[in-house]
Amino acid sequence: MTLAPSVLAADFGRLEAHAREAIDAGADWLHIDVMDGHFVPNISFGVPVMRGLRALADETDTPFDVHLMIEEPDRYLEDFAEAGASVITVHQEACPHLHRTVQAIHALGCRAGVAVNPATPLVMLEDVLGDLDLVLVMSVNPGFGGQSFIPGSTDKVRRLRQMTSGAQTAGAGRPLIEVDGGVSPDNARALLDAGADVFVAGSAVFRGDVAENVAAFRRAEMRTA
Ligand SMILES: O=C(CO)[C@@H](O)[C@H](O)COP(=O)(O)O
Ligand SMILES: [Fe+2]
Repeated sequence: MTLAPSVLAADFGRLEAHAREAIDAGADWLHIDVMDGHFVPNISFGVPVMRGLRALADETDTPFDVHLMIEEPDRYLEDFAEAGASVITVHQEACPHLHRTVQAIHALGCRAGVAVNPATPLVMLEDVLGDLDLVLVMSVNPGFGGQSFIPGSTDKVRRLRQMTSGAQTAGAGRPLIEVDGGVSPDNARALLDAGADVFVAGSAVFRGDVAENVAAFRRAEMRTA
């Protein structure tokens, strides 16, 4: 299980220290939720905040996992790549020329991800799957942290895993499957069994004791099905 805490749920008044707690506790990636107030109803933050976390990411060798919930993401790909993104994920619903966008992400030297909203069927990704490094299954409607997990998402992950088992990507044998929204130690085991690889968690990591929260995910991982 790759655990990617979403810093959207961190205390912005002590963002670096709070993110460091998660990394020190064993988190693998830092998930960066960028919201523009158009594609989603909320505005979060952009490149400058990511730059503020760059020294921490470099020092701890922690990849930035950038989730762009913005319209016309192509306009900003270069900025996020320069700010240190390892993975850049765009939304299928925001990209009329998705294949071109994926190519642009790769040309910048980043891994390319595509996210699908809860109402978007997986078939929308069928023709680009072979070009993707990661598929993000949204398990809430994007725009806010702290929402409840939509139960059908586990089955969506399972169906995606079946779809991708034969797919090839440039580096690995298949794209990673990431799940995002309402993810917690309570649903992590079922998501693992369904085939998820990367677990984004905001509230479940940053609310309360961060080290204990990360440990709870690791315990869920160890549980047998
Ligand atoms: O992309 C999003 C929301 O749009 C997520 O990454 C949330 O930030 C996850 O927060 P929790 O649901 O885990 O609190
Ligand atoms: Fe996200």
